[in-house]
Amino acid sequence: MRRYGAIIFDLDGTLVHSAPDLHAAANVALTALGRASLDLETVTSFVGNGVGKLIERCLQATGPCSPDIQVTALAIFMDSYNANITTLTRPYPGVVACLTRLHESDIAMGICTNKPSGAADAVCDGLDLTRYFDAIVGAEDGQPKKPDPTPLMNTIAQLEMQGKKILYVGDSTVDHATALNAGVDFRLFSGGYLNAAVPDLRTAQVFDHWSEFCSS
Ligand SMILES: O=C(O)COP(=O)(O)O
Ligand SMILES: [Mg+2]
Repeated sequence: MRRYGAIIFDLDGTLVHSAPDLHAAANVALTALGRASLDLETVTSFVGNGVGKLIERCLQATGPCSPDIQVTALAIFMDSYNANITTLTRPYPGVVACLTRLHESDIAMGICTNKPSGAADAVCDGLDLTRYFDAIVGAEDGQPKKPDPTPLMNTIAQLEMQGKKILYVGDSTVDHATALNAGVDFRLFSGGYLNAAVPDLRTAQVFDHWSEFCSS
């Protein structure tokens, strides 16, 4: 890890298992609209492109989907999710030990997620993870979402690491494409929410447990 100026992490499905809280809030919105609930596996497969896409996919899976219904569903979802942001969400095993070790080695660390910024900050605060990071960049109005490289480039800029060697660590094809688009190295956590094969990934880039990542 010492060869990197900074390590930047995705959040949902990478550092934290947040799908149970996302699932619960999605079902609150679906129930309020008279829709059927979805199971955890289905909602988990919808995570990774931001909450707007998550709700759109939930609506498409349960009936008609119009821009008006999406706005209503997203508002109900966000109210419920913000009230339960770390009710079930926990860091993956080994994450805290790994972040502690990297922090002690003085490497710059950031988070780049498609989760709304406020929610990303609240998850990190609620799980006592904020202290490890010099930058937490989430989805913002006017900022394109991953796989556009903009949020990752913004994270690198906030870390003042432009021109340095950067590693991005994520759990999805979106994260892999983001790293490619930004021209940075990539590693995949296989225990997250990957729902499609990642093209051109070497075995050495994939890890199954955070203790493995930390000792590499
Ligand atoms: O899709 C989301 O809302 C967040 O997903 P990410 O943290 O994996 O980018
Ligand atoms: Mg993710």
